[in-house]
Amino acid sequence: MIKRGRFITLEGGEGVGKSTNVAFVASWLKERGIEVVRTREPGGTPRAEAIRGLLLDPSFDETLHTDAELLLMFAARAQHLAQKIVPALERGAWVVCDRFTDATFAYQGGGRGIESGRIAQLEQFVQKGLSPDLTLLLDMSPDAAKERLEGRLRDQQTQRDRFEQEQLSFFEAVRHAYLERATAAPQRFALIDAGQALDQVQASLAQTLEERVTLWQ
Ligand SMILES: Nc1ncnc2c1ncn2[C@@H]1O[C@H](COP(=O)(O)OP(=O)(O)OP(=O)(O)O)[C@@H](O)[C@H]1O
Ligand SMILES: Cc1cn([C@H]2C[C@H](O)[C@@H](COP(=O)(O)O)O2)c(=O)[nH]c1=O
Repeated sequence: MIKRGRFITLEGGEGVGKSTNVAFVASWLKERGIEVVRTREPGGTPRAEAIRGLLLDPSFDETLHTDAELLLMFAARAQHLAQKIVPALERGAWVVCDRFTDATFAYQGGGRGIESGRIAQLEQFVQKGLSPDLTLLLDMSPDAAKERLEGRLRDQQTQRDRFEQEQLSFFEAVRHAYLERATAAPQRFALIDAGQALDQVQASLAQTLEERVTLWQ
């Protein structure tokens, strides 16, 4: 693959503001004349969205095995990469993605306890060396984020999905795994305090983008 565009991901636990700020990052880039493809994981293409449906649906009475969950995440990712992310990067568009493989290390690794070496093997098999250029990690306490999430569920009158039904200890483990990954790769990650008011979060995002995008141009 000849990668001409840049690949930016937003990561973090439930309700920290990823969807809100994916929109902000995409507009910030578009205002600077950059072609942007905005997407999300699991999902982003019709088949990958169908896999998302299986992963998030809380109504099956059979437990989803953790290995099946892991493989479905990567199945959706393989489809998403082939159909959407790689073609966009090859033509020079920038991809802004709500979650990517750091979420697998955090949720399936930190949350479910799958050994990170096994996740890394799938990462290599599916991504063939492709990884984000910049990962914006929106970090805040899961307890505080829960209130935001509950507000959104109330406003949109939607039910909790299969992950949102997990206990606080699961989300503490997810947060810990994200922070470990950010510490291990400081050149790729930017840590954003997502507990701030939205205008402050977006000022931090804009400052990070200003610094990184200038370096790339
Ligand atoms: N900095 C902020 N301060 C207060 N409320 C916020 C802030 N950022 C986002 N919100 C609100 O919190 C709720 C959750 O935000 P959002 O849906 O963007 O989070 P998310 O990380 O994408 O959630 P999920 O992981 O469930 O997809 C929304 O109602 C949003 O308007
Ligand atoms: C990519 C990815 C996602 N997940 C989990 C994390 C969330 O609970 C859901 C996606 O829903 P959201 O609207 O983005 O919050 O999927 C995961 O467990 N592993 C992954 O690799």
